[in-house]
Order: sequence, then C-alpha cells, then structure tokens
Amino acid sequence: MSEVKQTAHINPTGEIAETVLLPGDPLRAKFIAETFLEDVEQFNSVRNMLGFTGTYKGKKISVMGTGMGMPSMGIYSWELIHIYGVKNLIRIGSCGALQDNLDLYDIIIGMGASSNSNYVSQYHIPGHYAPVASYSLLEKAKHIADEKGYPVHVGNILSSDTFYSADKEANDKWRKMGILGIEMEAAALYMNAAEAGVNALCILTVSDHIYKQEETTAEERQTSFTKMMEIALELGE
Ligand SMILES: O=P(O)(O)O[C@H]1O[C@H](CO)[C@@H](O)[C@H]1O
Ligand SMILES: O=c1cc[nH]c(=O)[nH]1
Repeated sequence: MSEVKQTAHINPTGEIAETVLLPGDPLRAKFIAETFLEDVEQFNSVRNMLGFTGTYKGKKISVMGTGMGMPSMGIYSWELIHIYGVKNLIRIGSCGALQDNLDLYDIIIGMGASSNSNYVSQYHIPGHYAPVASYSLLEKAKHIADEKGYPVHVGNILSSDTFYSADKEANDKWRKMGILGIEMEAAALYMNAAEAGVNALCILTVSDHIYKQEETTAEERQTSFTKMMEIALELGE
C-alpha cells in the first residue's frame, strides 16, 4: 500500500472499506471476520483493537473493535471518518434492557441515543443536541430485519458513561422516559458522524435485563449475537 496514513491508534496494513461494523469487543470483530467474511485481511492490531476487511456476499466491508465508552468510540470513529474516509459506521453492541417487553437476545435499533455524557459540550451547541441515527441506514436495517424475519425494537437508547452507577434511581427515570436499553458508545458515534456528515447506526442485542435480573455470559456476548451481525453485514455498500 502506498502513502497509507498511520495514526496513534490505527496502523493499517490493508484496506479499510467505506462501511465498517464496530463492536465494542475486538474479539467480536475477530469472530465476525472468521465466521462471515471471505478474503479476509487483518488491517489493525494496535492496542489489540483488531480490525479486518473482507467481503460479504461480494461486497467489501470492514469490522473493527472500538473498546468501551465514549472516549474510546470517539477516537476510533473520528480516525476512521477523518483519516480513512469511512462513510457508514455501524455499531453492533450489547446492552442492558430497561423495558418489560424486552428479553435476552432481542434486537434494538437505536433511533436516538440519549446520554448522561458531556461529549456534546465540545461542539458548543447553543441548546440540547439530540444524537440520532442516519435515517437511510435505519430504514435499510429495519427492512433487512423484516425480510429475514428477525423482530427488532426501534427507539431511544441511553449511552451511559457508567456501567456501575452510584445513582440507584437513574435507571428508573430513563425507563419511565421509554428508553429501551443502556449501552456506552452510540451517542458519541452519532455526534462524530453528524459533525462530519457521514452515516451512523447502532444495533444492539440485549445481553442482560436490568429489571428481570437475567444475563448472558462473556462468551455469548462475543459469539452468539449473530442475527444483529447478519443485519449489519447486509448494510455494506
Ligand atoms: O458489547 P459492547 O459493544 O462492548 O457494548 C456494551 O458492552 C460494554 C459494557 O459491558 C460497553 O461497551 C457497552 O456499550
Ligand atoms: O452498557 C451496558 C451494556 C450491557 N449491559 C448494561 O447494563 N450496560
């Protein structure tokens, strides 16, 4: 490869596609590459934040871990967009469900990403910005899910700065506002994408239910959320 720019976090040893799937867990990225992609090349290993490019049904697509939390998502999505020209960024994550009509392994599409984070303050918006998904990606994802017969819940999610919160009433308040589930990165992704004028979407699988006290194992979070992965893979250009 000629003149490939390196950053502090991504040293590409291969091509990065215009559409990138972004699980928080780099081992979930490896699982997707090994399970679903053909002609796979690993393009990143800096900090073990594994990134791969291959083809899915003949279309080029990449998948790369982002780590946990908004600062980490902020770094990787910014570099993918501004340094490597990525146009479609699709987070595929796990989440804790807040609503009674949700169960383990249900799929949620984050139409909006509410947040308790201060990430938005960097933009000096004169008001309260509502981070939202790209409508074109959202519509396409819903259509793909319907065609596959995979039920999805579409709505508002919470991107939280904390996994273990000292505020024991916070979940009740977000639940009352209809928030479907809690994760930790989508709002930063939606904001970075909006500022850059590119497309972003967050698809989640329920890994635990905060009110039903049910949860999946670490291994299940790495390898068993395949319906969400299939929907995201179909979004390749
Ligand atoms: O499964 P991932 O994509 O990492 O997503 C969720 O899981 C992590 C917390 O366990 C956070 O990153 C949260 O957003
Ligand atoms: O961020 C997350 C992810 C999974 N489950 C949670 O409760 N929170």
